Amino acid sequence: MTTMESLIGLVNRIQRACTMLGDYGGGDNAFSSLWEALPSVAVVGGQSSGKSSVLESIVGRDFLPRGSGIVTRRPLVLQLHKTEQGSQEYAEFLHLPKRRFSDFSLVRKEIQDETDRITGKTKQISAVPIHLSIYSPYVVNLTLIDLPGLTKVAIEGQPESIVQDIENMVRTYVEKPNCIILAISPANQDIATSDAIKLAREVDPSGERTFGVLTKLDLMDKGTNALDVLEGRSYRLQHPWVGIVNRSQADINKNVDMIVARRKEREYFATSPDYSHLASKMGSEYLAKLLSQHLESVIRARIPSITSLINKSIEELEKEMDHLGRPIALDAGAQLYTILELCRAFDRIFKEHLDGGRPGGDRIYGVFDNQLPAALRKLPFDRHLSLQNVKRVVSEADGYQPHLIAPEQGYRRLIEGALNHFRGPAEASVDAVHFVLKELVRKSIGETQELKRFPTLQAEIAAASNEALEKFRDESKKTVIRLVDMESSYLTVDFFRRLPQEIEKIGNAANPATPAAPAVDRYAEGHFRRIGSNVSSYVNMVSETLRLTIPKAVVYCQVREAKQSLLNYFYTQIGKKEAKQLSQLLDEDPALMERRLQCAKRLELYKAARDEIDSVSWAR
Ligand SMILES: Nc1nc2c(ncn2[C@@H]2O[C@H](COP(=O)(O)OP(=O)(O)OP(=O)(O)O)[C@@H](O)[C@H]2O)c(=O)[nH]1
Repeated sequence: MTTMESLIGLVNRIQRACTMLGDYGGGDNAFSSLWEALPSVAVVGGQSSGKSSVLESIVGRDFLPRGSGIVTRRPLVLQLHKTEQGSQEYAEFLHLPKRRFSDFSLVRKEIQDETDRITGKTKQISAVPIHLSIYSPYVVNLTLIDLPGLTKVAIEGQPESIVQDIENMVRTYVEKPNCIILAISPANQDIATSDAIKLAREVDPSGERTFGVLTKLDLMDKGTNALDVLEGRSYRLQHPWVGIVNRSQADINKNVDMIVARRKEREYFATSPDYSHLASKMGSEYLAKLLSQHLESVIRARIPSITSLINKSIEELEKEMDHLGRPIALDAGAQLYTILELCRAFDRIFKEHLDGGRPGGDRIYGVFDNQLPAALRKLPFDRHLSLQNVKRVVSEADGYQPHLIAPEQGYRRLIEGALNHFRGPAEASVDAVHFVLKELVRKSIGETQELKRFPTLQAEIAAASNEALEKFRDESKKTVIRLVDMESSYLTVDFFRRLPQEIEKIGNAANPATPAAPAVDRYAEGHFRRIGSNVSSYVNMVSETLRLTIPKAVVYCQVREAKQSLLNYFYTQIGKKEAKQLSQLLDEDPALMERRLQCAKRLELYKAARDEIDSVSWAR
């Protein structure tokens, strides 16, 4: 008994959790439905077939709305919990937790009100179920789903489609292989025309999950009986048919007590000349017990597959959640933290590229080792120091008075003119490194997995990084140009001191210790060639210096800065942003956010269900 109570109770609890998370079978759902895996009993019948009466008689209480037309417009999941003898009966709605109804007429009113809350007063139908639990010593543990009565015509104020809508809704419940169908047919109607049997036959042709219930036996014409149906000759089902005698409308009007009605029903069968031989297997109390036992055995058989479905779903959902990433916090502080973490993740990868953990940083060395030396080599010094140009520059610098000893001004002009050429390769190195860094930013953003979800933040980080790189580039350019200008502003004196002096050579001609130098004609070509070659040596020396110092400046101004403070300015800007702007930065694809939310809810449901099942297994 404990097992039975706990098994049906278990399914009840899981069903409630399902409903709270919007999983109630039927409706569209992007997820596999746990609800659908749970066995349940759906009550199906044509209008006025006596569905409500059967349910009330199983419960032993008046609590369902009555009236003309389609009264049941939302599924009612009725969970019956047997309590100890002597304890008070009460009802509870899932949508009104903690409120106990002991007056069952208020339960009826709440069902009506809650139906209207979702469907409006329009007499529309809705697939969202109402959950009602009844705790009573007079019930058996059982869960029944009351569905709108199948109808053939719409009444006034209802759309024509309602007939089909109701059938579709009922069908979504009964076509599930785990649904036990309680098919209600009135005995005073030909069974061949029963809406309930018609639908049951369609969805359960072998009749293994259909329980046939025949109401209104007392209303049959005198001299006729329903033995052909009750004994399974008219329509065969795997389970025996159960005959029922509910309260008549007159009884209801007279407020005949349900307990009295149950007793009268028992007496009816016991004393009926037609049905007394079946009396022990007739009536609403017997039906309730039969269903309870059947439901329990079905649940027991299904537990292993439900457990494996749950475990499989948990595994899949966890995998999907991993893939989707953690949900974004709602408060500004946590969002700021998330943004900074994402920036740091990007920054880490960017640094790895520079430091050799990832490829790309070596391209910077390529600039220093190949590009810069090649550019320096290609500078047009040959042209600048051609004999003709040297002559021209020196003469111009001399003016009307040709130089007497050495063309000081001429040298300076030739050197300055040559050094100016170094600006080009210096700036080109800065640009080349800039483009390598930019490319590494782009690569690093792509490689930061955590950022993938946030296209806006990606774009912002890229923009901020590029802006910072531009600044570093400007600074770097200024520095390398300064290096070049420094070379122009003060020439290396030692170089010229070490040059052989033509004058001295001439003066020493008489000295036999030194070989006699040919007398130099200061205005002959040889003289200018020597000037050209001296300037060329000087320029080569400077070129060698710059080849070594430009990389130092570039690394100092660009690479080192990028490593240390690529996002510094961005960080200060982020710190000033309002909550709304922060969440804009974290604006994920809404579909993705929704999916994560749904996954999380689902996961919670499945985990709760697993815990429930575990707790029952322990109790057994
Ligand atoms: N005499 C007698 N009347 C019954 C029996 N079952 C139901 N009735 C009456 O038939 C009418 C319809 O019964 P309900 O239980 O309201 O039927 P329903 O299928 O729930 O109807 P809807 O919710 O409108 O679809 C009521 O007046 C009941 O009193 C029965 O076994 N015998």
